[in-house]
Amino acid sequence: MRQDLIVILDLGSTQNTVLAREIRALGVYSEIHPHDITPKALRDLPNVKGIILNGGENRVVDGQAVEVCEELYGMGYPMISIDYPQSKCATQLAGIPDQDALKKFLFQDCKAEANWNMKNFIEDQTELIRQQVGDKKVLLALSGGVDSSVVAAMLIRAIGQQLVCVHVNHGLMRKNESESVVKVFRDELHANLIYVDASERFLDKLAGVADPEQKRKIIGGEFIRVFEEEARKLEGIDFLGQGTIYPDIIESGTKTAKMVKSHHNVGGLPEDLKFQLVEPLKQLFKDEVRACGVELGLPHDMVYRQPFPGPGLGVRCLGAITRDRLEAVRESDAILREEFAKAGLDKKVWQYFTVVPDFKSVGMKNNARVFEYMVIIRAINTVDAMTASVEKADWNVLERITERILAEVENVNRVCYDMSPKPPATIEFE
Ligand SMILES: Nc1ncnc2c1ncn2[C@@H]1O[C@H](COP(=O)(O)OP(=O)(O)OP(=O)(O)O)[C@@H](O)[C@H]1O
Repeated sequence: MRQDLIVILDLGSTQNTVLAREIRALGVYSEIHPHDITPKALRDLPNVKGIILNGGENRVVDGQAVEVCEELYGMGYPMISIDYPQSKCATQLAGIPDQDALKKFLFQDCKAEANWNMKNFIEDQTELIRQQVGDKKVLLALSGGVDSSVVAAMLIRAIGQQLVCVHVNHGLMRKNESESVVKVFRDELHANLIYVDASERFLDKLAGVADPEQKRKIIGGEFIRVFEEEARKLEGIDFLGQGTIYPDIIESGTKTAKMVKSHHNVGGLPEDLKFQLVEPLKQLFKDEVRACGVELGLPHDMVYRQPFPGPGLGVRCLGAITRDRLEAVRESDAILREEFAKAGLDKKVWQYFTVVPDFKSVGMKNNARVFEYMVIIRAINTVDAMTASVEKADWNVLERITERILAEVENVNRVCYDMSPKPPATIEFE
């Protein structure tokens, strides 16, 4: 293993990730583990140089304060504690230490080396994946999104043809998205990729369904069914790769923090399909996942693409999905992205997309009355997606996009710009 490791034990701090990031910013790899880690599990972690017991306001769980196992103190690792008055550490701090104190702990007490970087991370993960998987096969659902793409690239590097990727085109992909998955992974990285065109099947199931929750359920449920069918056709698969990243774990709740939302990787597979999970990114933050993707040679567009909802364009084709409106969303979205990129806005604006509502308005084309759909453009900026402000987009750029949509997208006679911040509006419409 190339990287030294500082272990943060979560004893109810709300600052675990802040601390982990500060340690990584000093060049030392740091992982967060639950307070009840066993001495054996700790010993099994590679290159542990020191331990930080990180207490805080959530230390009392169900009326009882959580403690670390006593044995940990005798294992010989340099240890400090933060906001944990019951700790038996010689150094007990209140609040996260400043940079100088942190440096002293890392480099003098723990004698850690500043050897955390993506190259070393990838080398280490490659080794760990090979150890875990041996000569067995790993199945991975590859959406083309950042997380599953980076996992795929990592697994291809580590185990090559032992990885089987399944990409499901549910018909709700953006323009050329599935094609680019095939191009990058099958043609360039020579992955073992199964491409399933299930568009018709999804669109048939969705026909006439207007309720957003129902639409999401159908898309999610159908995805699991298609993936399961493919998994059953394959033989001798023991592992399932997942693009779990650190925020997914925090959002699903740790042993001390309450659950925010269930995390949404390929869950819901039937009980008899038993896989062990391979999750090489589960300790990374999103920006680190991107850096890892770049280091692995994935195209910039794939690694830096904007967030895209799991149910795809389905939730931007409002109400009951029809093929003509879906096409209008796809084409207008492609024009918007192209023009934003030309104007350099792709690097500035956090998220931008188009939606097509399920009603028509009157217009004139070629001297005749038409009754057609409208395209709504949404472009927002946000730091944490909890609140969002509207991009004050350049008028000329908006005019150009409008002209192109009206000229190039069928069944559309009107373009609107959504001026609503979040709250009260959400980022997506459904
Ligand atoms: N069309 C698809 N084909 C194959 N796998 C998919 C598809 N859509 C989703 N998945 C799988 O489900 C996981 C969760 O999908 P979701 O859309 O919620 O994205 P995510 O967590 O942002 O991850 P990603 O960045 O990989 O898309 C993906 O990581 C991928 O493994």
